[in-house]
Amino acid sequence: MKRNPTYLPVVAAAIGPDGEGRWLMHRRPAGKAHAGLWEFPGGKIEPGESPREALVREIAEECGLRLDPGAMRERGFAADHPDTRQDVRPILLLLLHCAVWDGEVRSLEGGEWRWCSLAEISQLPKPPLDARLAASFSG
Ligand SMILES: Nc1nc2c([nH]c(=O)n2[C@H]2C[C@H](O)[C@@H](COP(=O)(O)OP(=O)(O)OP(=O)(O)O)O2)c(=O)[nH]1
Repeated sequence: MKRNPTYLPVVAAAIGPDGEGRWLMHRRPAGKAHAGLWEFPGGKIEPGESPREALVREIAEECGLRLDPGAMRERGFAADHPDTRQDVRPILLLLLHCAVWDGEVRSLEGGEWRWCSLAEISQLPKPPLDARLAASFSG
């Protein structure tokens, strides 16, 4: 069986809770993989970056928020099994909780942004790895 064991590292943020107990979710724009589905925002970790550095960069690029890397905590991961994705590179998605941020959300690279309760997050249609992370995320 042919396998590609080299995972693509991706990092995502559970940003919150805000003053109303909500968390920031991003709806992936048309034309991208998993378009229309709601994800914990983030993106690919570039060579030489730590997950925290990648998250600070991605969130600033995508919505203008400035995250405090000192207020981030690891909250788990989800990975594609290589056997199920033999044609493309499997994904390793890391989730970090970000409790401190600065600025207001603006949609800088497309997609929709929404502050959601945990109950709302559980109802949103999500990509598979985000769905698994959301199922075990309790704030
Ligand atoms: N968040 C998330 N991403 C997933 C899942 N499954 C899966 O193949 N991916 C892919 C989609 C993207 O190629 C990559 C996430 O990186 P990204 O958020 O920077 O993707 P993007 O399409 O916005 O970036 P780009 O390729 O245009 O640079 O992981 C999943 O379950 N959740």
